[in-house]
Amino acid sequence: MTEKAHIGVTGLATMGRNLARNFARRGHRVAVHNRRAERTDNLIEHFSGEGDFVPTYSLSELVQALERPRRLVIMVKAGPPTDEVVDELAPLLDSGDVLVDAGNAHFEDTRRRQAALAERGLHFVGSGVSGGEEGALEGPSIMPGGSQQAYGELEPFLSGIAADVDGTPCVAHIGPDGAGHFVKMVHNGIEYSDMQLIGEAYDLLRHAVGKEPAEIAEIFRRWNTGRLDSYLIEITAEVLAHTDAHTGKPFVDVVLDQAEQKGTGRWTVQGALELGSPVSGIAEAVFARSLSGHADLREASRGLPGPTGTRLASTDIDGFVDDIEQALYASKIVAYAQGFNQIQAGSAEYGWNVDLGSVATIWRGGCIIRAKFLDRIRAAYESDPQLPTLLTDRSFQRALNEAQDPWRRVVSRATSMGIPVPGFSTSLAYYDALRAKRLPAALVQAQRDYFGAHTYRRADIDGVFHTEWSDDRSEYEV
Ligand SMILES: NC(=O)C1=CN([C@@H]2O[C@H](COP(=O)(O)OP(=O)(O)OC[C@H]3O[C@@H](n4cnc5c(N)ncnc54)[C@H](OP(=O)(O)O)[C@@H]3O)[C@@H](O)[C@H]2O)C=CC1
Ligand SMILES: O=C(CO)[C@H](O)[C@H](O)COP(=O)(O)O
Repeated sequence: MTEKAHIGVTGLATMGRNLARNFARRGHRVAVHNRRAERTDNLIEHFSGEGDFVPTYSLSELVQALERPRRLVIMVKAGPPTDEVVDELAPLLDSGDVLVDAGNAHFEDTRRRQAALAERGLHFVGSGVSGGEEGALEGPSIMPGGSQQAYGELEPFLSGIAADVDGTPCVAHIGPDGAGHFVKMVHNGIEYSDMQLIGEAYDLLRHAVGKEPAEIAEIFRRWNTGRLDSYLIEITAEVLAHTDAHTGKPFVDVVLDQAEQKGTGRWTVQGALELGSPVSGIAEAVFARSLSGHADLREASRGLPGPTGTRLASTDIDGFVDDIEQALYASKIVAYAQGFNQIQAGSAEYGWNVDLGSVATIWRGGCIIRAKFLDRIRAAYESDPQLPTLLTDRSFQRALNEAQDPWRRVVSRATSMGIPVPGFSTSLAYYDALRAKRLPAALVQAQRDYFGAHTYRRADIDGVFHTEWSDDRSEYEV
């Protein structure tokens, strides 16, 4: 009888193929399957030398190839394709088997699938995986949800293939049912925000300061040696330094300026709206992508008047470049603060008990938002797991204090020059709103009571009140 495989992977496109190779490189015998056989054959043809693969050509053959309890990873397109695969697999599996969906599923889908499969005695683990093509092969950040028991079955496999930072694998059990996919969704929301902020920094360096892409690449390289050290800053420098082979122009100038999205950023904002969690930086990043794609609207608006502001004086250039670094760092703190607060809100809503310090720990390596900065976030939550917001952590407070004037100068200079900085400005507005003694929300409440008798609470007396606006304006307690 042939030896059974330790783990299986179905879905051998970019991510699944590399995850399968990663498992095999760690010494596991890996059964592989793809709906279209070409991908399976391709993997075997090109990579069979890397480890012990068992090619299979149907889901039932895949299931038969696995030792029990079976561990089977699904890495196919999220949405209906995942349901199709799960529905076909479920009757083939036995009680105690562990089915992992490592795609970018919506966490509500994961909750539904987990509950349905639990009725059959199957463990369903919705797991976030981040790192793209290279990360899947060399070591991703892995965010598994599902039961603790299922995690116990998977842990030796996942910690082996995950990225490693200072001897700690970038994988941790996030919490029950959809917790893993929820945290991956917020990871992607923060990714959108981070990318938008970097884009705005680039735009200012280009159009306010007047630098060329190759020069801006050098600035990002320098920033990448400091507190902004991160994968996204690193790849930004690489992109900006790249020249288009066809035209000899900077590569960034030949790419159509319409950013696309697969949907996880939008889900983050939709989820935040449901939870009442203000993730304004992520929302602006999603809308900025959507605005960029409205070619007709942009074309129709191109001739609209703008400000008369001019470029910076040459003597102000170096100082302004430093200001942009400060604004970028401060806005990045806000983006992460908002994302972590959303995780806190989701965790409370669904009873997941997510450990925020652990999330920061596993995001330090492997994933798209990996950054030196996450070490600070980990330390912040380790020293105070109940921290209301990262903004009040002592070390971030110091950075925000230092950034005050530069951050405001950047937003004001961008505004006066007509350069859109929705990420920088919404982060600053969020920061100012949180620290404000009084907000105009008081006036909004009064307006609501005026037109709709929606009532209000007073700052000085307990209770709920209404004023007779259309009568004698007397106030009574509701
Ligand atoms: N690409 C990335 O950087 C990242 C992707 N992800 C997520 O990982 C998952 C896989 O991503 P990626 O590798 O890019 O591949 P794709 O999202 O492009 O999905 C392609 C894979 O899905 C399979 N598939 C599609 N429809 C079906 C179906 N109805 N039944 C069975 N199989 C189906 C395809 O099979 P076939 O070859 O037969 O068409 C192929 O194996 C996705 O959920 C994605 O969101 C997560 C992190 C990063
Ligand atoms: O999950 C990922 C990284 O962790 C993907 O790279 C992400 O889905 C890309 O998203 P989009 O296409 O919406 O920019």
